[in-house]
Amino acid sequence: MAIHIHPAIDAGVQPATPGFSGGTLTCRCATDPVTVRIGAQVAHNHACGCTKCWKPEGALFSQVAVVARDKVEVLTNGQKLKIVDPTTTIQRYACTGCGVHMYGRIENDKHAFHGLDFVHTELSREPGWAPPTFAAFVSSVIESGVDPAQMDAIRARLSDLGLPTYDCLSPPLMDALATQAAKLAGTLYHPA
Ligand SMILES: N[C@@H](CCC(=O)N[C@@H](CSCO)C(=O)NCC(=O)O)C(=O)O
Ligand SMILES: [Zn+2]
Ligand SMILES: [Zn+2]
Repeated sequence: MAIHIHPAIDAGVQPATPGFSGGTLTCRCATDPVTVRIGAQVAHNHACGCTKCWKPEGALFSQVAVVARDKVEVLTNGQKLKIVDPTTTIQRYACTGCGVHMYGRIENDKHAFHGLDFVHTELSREPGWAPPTFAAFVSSVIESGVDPAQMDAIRARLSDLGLPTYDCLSPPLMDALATQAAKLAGTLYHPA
């Protein structure tokens, strides 16, 4: 059985273009599309298997990256955007016409990733975006109905594509979350 990770990943990923400084995301509406300008290169691009991130039709994974929120600007038809679930940490702004998520934002200023928005670079026609470098929340695809017996094959395919697999986020992102948790708890290491 063919494993469709994501249309922008299945054929292998391209390296980022040095000096690339952003592009415009466009939703899938045939008329009056929502467009969002991203004014910088993204970071921590990854394949995400969680149930919350937007995935194109037939894809097992989302492709999602972060960029500073002050580099994200809705250009057109912002009135079509609605937060999918206001109770989640990442508030995902989806187009009510086509369902595509245009950006996800964290409003909790105590969160380690506050100030970063989550975006799907495949919604842009510009080449040069930083490619995904890992796969996150891999086991979570089971929550979307994937047969648990397929997990070895899915992890093997991700490894073939050069994406290390994690059932949470990558080590640097998990370290950032833990560092913030330690700061808030007053337990952050500092040398005597
Ligand atoms: N098993 C759950 C996991 C959902 C989850 O925690 N997703 C992560 C990664 S999203 C981008 O990498 C997360 O940080 N979510 C916060 C949020 O969604 O607000 C599931 O699959 O639903
Ligand atoms: Zn749309
Ligand atoms: Zn996700």
